[in-house]
Amino acid sequence: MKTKDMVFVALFAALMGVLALIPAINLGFTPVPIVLQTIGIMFAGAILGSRLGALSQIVFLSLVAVGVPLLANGKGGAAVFVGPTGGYLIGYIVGAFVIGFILERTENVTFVKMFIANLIGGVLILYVFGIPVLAFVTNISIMEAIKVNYAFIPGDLIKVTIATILSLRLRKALAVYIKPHKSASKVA
Ligand SMILES: O=C(O)CCCC[C@@H]1SC[C@@H]2NC(=O)N[C@@H]21
Repeated sequence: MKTKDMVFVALFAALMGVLALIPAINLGFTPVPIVLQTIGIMFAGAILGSRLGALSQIVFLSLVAVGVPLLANGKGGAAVFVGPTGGYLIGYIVGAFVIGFILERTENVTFVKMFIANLIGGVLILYVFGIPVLAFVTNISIMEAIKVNYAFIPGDLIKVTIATILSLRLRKALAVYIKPHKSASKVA
């Protein structure tokens, strides 16, 4: 791997830690908080692409696993991966990968295309991984866990919108340094 790629992977892993500084919103009726960090997954996938985007999340979660308190509310340690939010955390890796994967195969990345990629990787994938684990760990049904997730939808849609606007701009600004996409030079 090129040094430049390693620097970007480290930067986006660090960005996740910075986003953790913004306090999570605890909802009371579920142990899963509203966090800003999922926006970092979208940036990673949209800007670094599938491989490096996923790698940035692996680096970030490895630090969490060894105990660095890089999750929102200062959480860290291997136990978080077998807790109620463990599925979402694994989803961070897959989500970043999927966003990059979609965009690498997308010509002329417009707002709508980027929004859809972020929605799939930065929201749907997280729910797909998060809901079953939440249901299992907290001993509720899948239907109940799905209902819990309704609470995240408004915030997640706002995050997708912000990530989409900023990612389109950042892809243009960083195109000189990092070109993970065939279409990077044709960003709308
Ligand atoms: O910090 C953690 O332990 C992980 C939190 C996972 C929160 C999930 S991600 C999808 C959904 N959107 C949110 O804002 N919160 C949940």
